[in-house]
Amino acid sequence: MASITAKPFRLALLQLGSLTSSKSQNISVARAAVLEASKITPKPNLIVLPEIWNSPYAVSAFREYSEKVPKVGSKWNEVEEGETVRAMREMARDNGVWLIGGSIPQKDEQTDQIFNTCTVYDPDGTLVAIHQKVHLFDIDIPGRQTFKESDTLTGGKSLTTFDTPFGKIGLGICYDIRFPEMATIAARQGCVAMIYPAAFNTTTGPMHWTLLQRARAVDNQIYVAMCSPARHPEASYQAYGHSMVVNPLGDVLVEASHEPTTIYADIDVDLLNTTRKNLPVTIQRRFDVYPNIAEKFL
Ligand SMILES: O=C(O)CCC(=O)C(=O)O
Repeated sequence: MASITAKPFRLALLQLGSLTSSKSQNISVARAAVLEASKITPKPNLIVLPEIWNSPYAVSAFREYSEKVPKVGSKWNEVEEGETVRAMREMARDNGVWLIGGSIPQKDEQTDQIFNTCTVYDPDGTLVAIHQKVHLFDIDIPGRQTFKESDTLTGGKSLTTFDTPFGKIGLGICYDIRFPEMATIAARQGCVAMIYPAAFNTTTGPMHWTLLQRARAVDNQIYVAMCSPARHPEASYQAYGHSMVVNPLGDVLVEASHEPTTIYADIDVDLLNTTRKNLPVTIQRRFDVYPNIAEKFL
């Protein structure tokens, strides 16, 4: 998989602030930020929203805020869908951009299960990819950070990539970044970048936010980006902020503080391919020595 065919593109990560318990207010905040980012020159090709931006980040809220998400391929006005999905279609179409819609709580009408779901739209507003968070954030660091997504959520069962005119992109959501297999598989499938809508916290953010992105980037010689909400003093869950883009050498290209902001990065495919040429780990893997990692450890 040494070199990758892709074109240079511009990425924008929207570190949304002023998120409240009002879904419609949160949609207005996102709409305004996408519009603003789309006016920048050069215009971003791909805009990213953070994890769970239309609802409070609380297991007790996910069911109430959950929405129906239609199938991949569904187009404008063809299907019944939730107000956030409809709004994201409009944001992509009205601004002529690809949109990774962060994540929202999704209700599966048939099973009544709730997922933490990322949806992606092309510039026509067509829903082109759905990623349901695979690894649920269940941790307990006594006195610091306790969270149990599995109280309300069900984990997704598949990995997600999608094609754009500027290259293939892999998706994960937040805690998914701690499981390196996902990024490695995406890289081996030809992805130029792994993008994770995320909402780390003020305990694990300082410990691992940057390290994990640099690790996934260096191991796989791809771009890695995480898009967080801004910190919100009144929220029950304090997001870390620090939205970031890392290049295939492991350099942090751009990093936000914890305030509301938008950051931009130019994705340079030549740099990715030069990195792989100079440090040819992608063609030096010894699958004869470690043929099937999953089998070894199960
Ligand atoms: O992995 C971490 O430290 C944070 C993960 C997280 O906040 C999440 O998955 O929502």
